[in-house]
Amino acid sequence: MKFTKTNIAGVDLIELETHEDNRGFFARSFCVDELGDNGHDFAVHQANLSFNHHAGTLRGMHYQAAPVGDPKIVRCIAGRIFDVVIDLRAGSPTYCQWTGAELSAQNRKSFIIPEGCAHGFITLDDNSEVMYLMGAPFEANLAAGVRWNDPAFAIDWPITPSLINDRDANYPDYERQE
Ligand SMILES: Cc1cn([C@H]2C[C@H](O)[C@@H](COP(=O)(O)OP(=O)(O)O[C@H]3O[C@@H](C)C(=O)[C@@H](O)[C@H]3O)O2)c(=O)[nH]c1=O
Repeated sequence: MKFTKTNIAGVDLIELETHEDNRGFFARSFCVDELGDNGHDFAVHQANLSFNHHAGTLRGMHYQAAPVGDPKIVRCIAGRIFDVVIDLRAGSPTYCQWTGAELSAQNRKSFIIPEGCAHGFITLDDNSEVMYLMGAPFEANLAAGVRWNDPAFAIDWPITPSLINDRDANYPDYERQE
């Protein structure tokens, strides 16, 4: 696994290191030891699948509030998504900054996202499917979010969403905590 740091501390883009032969390839997609060597203490608690019928579907920007943050590792296993992370850790040098990357079944990249960050994506192809590993249990009463187009973050989405649910479309403007 190849780890590339992003502008946000603790958010890395992970690429496969493939062992290829005439059958195809083999690659690790998750390894506690390699994650640890790259500064990520991650234990899988849950694995989620998110299927989306149409390109232009936006889910996010979600986080789970303290005391049970929701670290995750996100991979697109069918189609393509533009995946986005916002740093919501007050006091972080990159507080309120975002990073994004195209994750696809073809490029097999994934993001590792620490607790305290909001996460979301927009699908770029029909029938895009996302698999993500969660490092903590889901706590419905701690689920929270910020709006995809909040000027506080100014995310540069590659396309305009055509499908978003009411909850995600109506998060109020974010109030900075400093
Ligand atoms: C996240 C989650 C949801 N659910 C339920 C709650 C609800 O009835 C149904 C659908 O949930 P949502 O509408 O919140 O699903 P969705 O909008 O896809 O939420 C996800 O968005 C992406 C961007 C993330 O980063 C994830 O962590 C998660 O927040 O599934 C669980 O049972 N377990 C879970 O872990």
